[in-house]
Amino acid sequence: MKLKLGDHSNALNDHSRVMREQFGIRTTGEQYVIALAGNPNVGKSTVFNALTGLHQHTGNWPGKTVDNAQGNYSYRNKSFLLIDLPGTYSLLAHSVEEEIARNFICFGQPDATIVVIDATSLERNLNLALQVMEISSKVIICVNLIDEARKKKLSINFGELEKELGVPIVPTAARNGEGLSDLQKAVYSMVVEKKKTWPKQIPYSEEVEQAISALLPKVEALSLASIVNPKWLALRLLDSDVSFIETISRYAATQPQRTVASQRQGG
Ligand SMILES: Nc1nc2c(ncn2[C@@H]2O[C@H](COP(=O)(O)OP(=O)(O)OP(=O)(O)O)[C@@H](O)[C@H]2O)c(=O)[nH]1
Ligand SMILES: [Mg+2]
Repeated sequence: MKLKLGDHSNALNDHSRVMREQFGIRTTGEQYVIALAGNPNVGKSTVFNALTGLHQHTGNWPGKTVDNAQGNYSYRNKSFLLIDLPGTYSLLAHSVEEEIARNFICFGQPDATIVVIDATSLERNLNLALQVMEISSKVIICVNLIDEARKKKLSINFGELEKELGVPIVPTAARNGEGLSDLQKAVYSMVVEKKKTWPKQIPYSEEVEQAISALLPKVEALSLASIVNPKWLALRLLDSDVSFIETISRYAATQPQRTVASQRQGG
């Protein structure tokens, strides 16, 4: 069976707008919503401040950002609304801050998600990146702190990493502004020029894949499946993580009824 992976966010329908508004996101006209996700203390707010000119709290310890912050920037005459999220190690984690980040990534309908990762700790950081890539194909990986990696004499083959992961990789040293125009360019290519990605998907054991296939028809019938990848929803059901399933149900319940007009447009 062929799965649609996240290409739902292309056309912003009523469902998506309602979901966004739950997070206090109101965009006017053609404004693209870009989420900044990543492990704690990797430089998300530093990227956010550099691009928006705002002053989110930064510092060298984890857990500074505790709520979503929004700020604008323009690039090539297009307007982007950047959402700075609290740090999170996993989309399956449970602190309040992590839930804020997770809920926005999963249900906030960003046009793209930048996952900021620490160049000196790639393996640990890629865990979250791969989880986000399971939900959405609109992912850009910003490998930050490359100045620190250089100091530690770490060499990273960014081209190879990009090939392996199937999404754009942008090296940055956000504190010095290095690479940030490349990051803006990558966001523009993805959301304005609709450049395609092929995010690497982690295969599960045959047993789990079979269970997913059995659940998929039921999950695909849910209205939430039009904005969240059905395979990912099936996996969460298999996890039996009751509190997360309750969260999913809450978002599902706030989905507007499909109107005749949106059905006509295929929404
Ligand atoms: N050397 C170096 N330091 C950086 C870079 N980017 C950010 N920092 C520093 O890293 C620390 C963490 O940056 P933040 O922007 O607060 O990180 P964050 O990801 O928003 O952290 P949380 O909100 O706690 O999850 C700060 O001391 C920044 O000045 C960089 O590219 N190079
Ligand atoms: Mg922060």
